[in-house]
Amino acid sequence: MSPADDRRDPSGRQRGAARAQGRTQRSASAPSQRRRGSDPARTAAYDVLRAVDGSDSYANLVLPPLLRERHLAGRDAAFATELAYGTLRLRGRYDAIIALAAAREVTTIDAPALDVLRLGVHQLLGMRVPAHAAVSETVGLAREQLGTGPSQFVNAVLRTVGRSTPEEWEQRIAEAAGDDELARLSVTQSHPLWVVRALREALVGNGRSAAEIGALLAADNAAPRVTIVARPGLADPAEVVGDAGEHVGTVGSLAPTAVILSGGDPAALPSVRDGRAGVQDEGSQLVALALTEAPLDGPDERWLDLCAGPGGKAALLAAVAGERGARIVANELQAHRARLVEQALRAVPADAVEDVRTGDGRTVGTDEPGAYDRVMVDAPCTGLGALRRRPEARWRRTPADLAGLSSLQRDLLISALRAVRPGGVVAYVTCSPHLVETQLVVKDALRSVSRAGIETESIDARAVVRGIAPGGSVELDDTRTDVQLWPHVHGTDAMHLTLLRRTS
Ligand SMILES: C[S@@+](CC[C@H](N)C(=O)[O-])C[C@H]1O[C@@H](n2cnc3c(N)ncnc32)[C@H](O)[C@@H]1O
Repeated sequence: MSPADDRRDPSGRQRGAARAQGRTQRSASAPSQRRRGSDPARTAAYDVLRAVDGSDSYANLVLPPLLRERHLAGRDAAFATELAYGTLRLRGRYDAIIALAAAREVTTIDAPALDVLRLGVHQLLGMRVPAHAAVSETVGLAREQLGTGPSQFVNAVLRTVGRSTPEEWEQRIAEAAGDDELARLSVTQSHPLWVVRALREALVGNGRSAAEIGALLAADNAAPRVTIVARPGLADPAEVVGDAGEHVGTVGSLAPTAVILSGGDPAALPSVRDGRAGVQDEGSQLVALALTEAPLDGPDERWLDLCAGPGGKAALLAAVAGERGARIVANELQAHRARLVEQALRAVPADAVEDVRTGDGRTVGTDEPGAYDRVMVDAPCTGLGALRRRPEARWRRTPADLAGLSSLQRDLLISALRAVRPGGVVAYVTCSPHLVETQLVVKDALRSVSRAGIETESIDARAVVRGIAPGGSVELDDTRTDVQLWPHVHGTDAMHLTLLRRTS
């Protein structure tokens, strides 16, 4: 975002902030009393970082209500959002820079001061905020939040950081990381080393070149585009484009339901407000549509979304089901997320939704064997394919999460393969490309159900996906029948899709 706009001056400081907060009378005071408070957008970003670091909160849950509460909108909200999310994504890179500039380990710096420093470094190196403003505004924030001593430390470190360009810092932190290429990428591209290794393995395991790892990591560090789904039969992509106004909308190249906006608040669109459209990554739209288009044998009437919360895919599936005279059951483990599914389905015709249930998807296969024609398993996963969208996720996840998740994923897929009737289809989907959560889970589940007499055949998901994409051309691995999307190739989250047809 550019700070040089109508509400922010070239320093990235909010114009008229003092007036908006009733502080204009200070201009009549003596110069020493005229010191302004810190910029509300920067304070909001700081509060988000503290909530994420200090109370394990999720930035995308903390920030929106905080912006509303503090009446930050438009460019101010965009500035606070970019500052908070960009700082969280690039935390690893910035910590390496801070360690060199402060000549001490970041673990020896108090957490609140470290958060202020990270915000300052992002303004200096990651946003187009002029150096003098980035330093003085951030030092002001430090003084207000932490006191004079810490603000002097922040001042000294940020002045050192501001004396070199982003490229010079990148070179220095790369050199400090040693000779190993992945260790260097881990620091310069701000991903934990185990994530870098896993993503590199996933590229290779999906027929891509290991050399793409740098581009993939860089794509994870960019803010995702705002993408809308126009739910079939409820909204038309052309209507969403028309409503987008100054936030020019373009139709997606992968999913015919997708509209990509140049910015703005999607919640302001009439079709989003009334549930005929919604915010949804284009890759998520594509994999949901792929389940609806996968060829099956026999009737096509009863669909199941096994892990439906918060309901993005369920709403798209239900909209398509409504057009075809089919109906959907949406199942979700957590009651509060099942309520979000109901909310997401509010615009879908009632006869397309058989039920929204709270329950453990692992038991559906034994409770209702062979009861469904199409089943979606959008399994809980590490989210390593959606790091752009969840700025702090890469720092929260650990390799230890994989064991529990992959056994849950396998049990959910087994349940789905029992719940689908012979001739029906199952989509196994994750927003992670990790091989342990994708290819290995599918292999394990197929081996297990085969022992119980359930056989399947692979559906060529590439052909299904290409049949859906408006231009028909999607760059995909030619050696596999499953589909792996990538942020640096497709501009989507790294969604995995396996399509299976039950044969007995
Ligand atoms: C990746 S999310 C699904 C996203 C959803 N399909 C959408 O597009 O909005 C996975 C969901 O599975 C739910 N879940 C976790 N364990 C489950 C289980 N044993 N049975 C059913 N749902 C489960 C989680 O609560 C979470 O809502």
